[in-house]
Amino acid sequence: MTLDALFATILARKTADPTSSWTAQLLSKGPEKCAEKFGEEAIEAIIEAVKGDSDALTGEAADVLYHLLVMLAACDVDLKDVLAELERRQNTSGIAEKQARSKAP
Ligand SMILES: N=c1c2ncn([C@@H]3O[C@H](COP(=O)(O)OP(=O)(O)OP(=O)(O)O)[C@@H](O)[C@H]3O)c2ncn1[C@@H]1O[C@H](COP(=O)(O)O)[C@@H](O)[C@H]1O
Repeated sequence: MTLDALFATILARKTADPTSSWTAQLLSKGPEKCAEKFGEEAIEAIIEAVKGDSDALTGEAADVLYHLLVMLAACDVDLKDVLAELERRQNTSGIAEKQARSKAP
């Protein structure tokens, strides 16, 4: 499944019955709850990364991506805009970008 397809499913859940869908249930609790869940999943992924458990990290990383998309949907941020921002950054090295920022007035 691509991120685009998963995001489309999540957007469709904004108007779905919360009793039939975990995503609809989470979205119905508002952006703050969605952000909290994203934070919890990120911490679970950090723990597996530090432990060096690749299989567990793979599962947690999937949870992080799913909950990131739910948080974006809850905040009315389009995945397309996030991907466009990544594309804009594609030819700029992180080091060069950081140096340019530290020189800015
Ligand atoms: N990718 C996911 C996905 N990843 C995780 N989850 C759910 O997220 C929930 C996380 O809740 P919890 O924090 O309680 O789970 P946990 O972290 O294991 O809990 P603890 O044991 O740590 O307390 C679980 O119910 C998972 O099933 C997901 N739910 C849905 N999707 C996708 O979203 C689609 C739509 O799902 P529904 O909206 O439920 O139809 C699905 O077809 C999937 O493609």
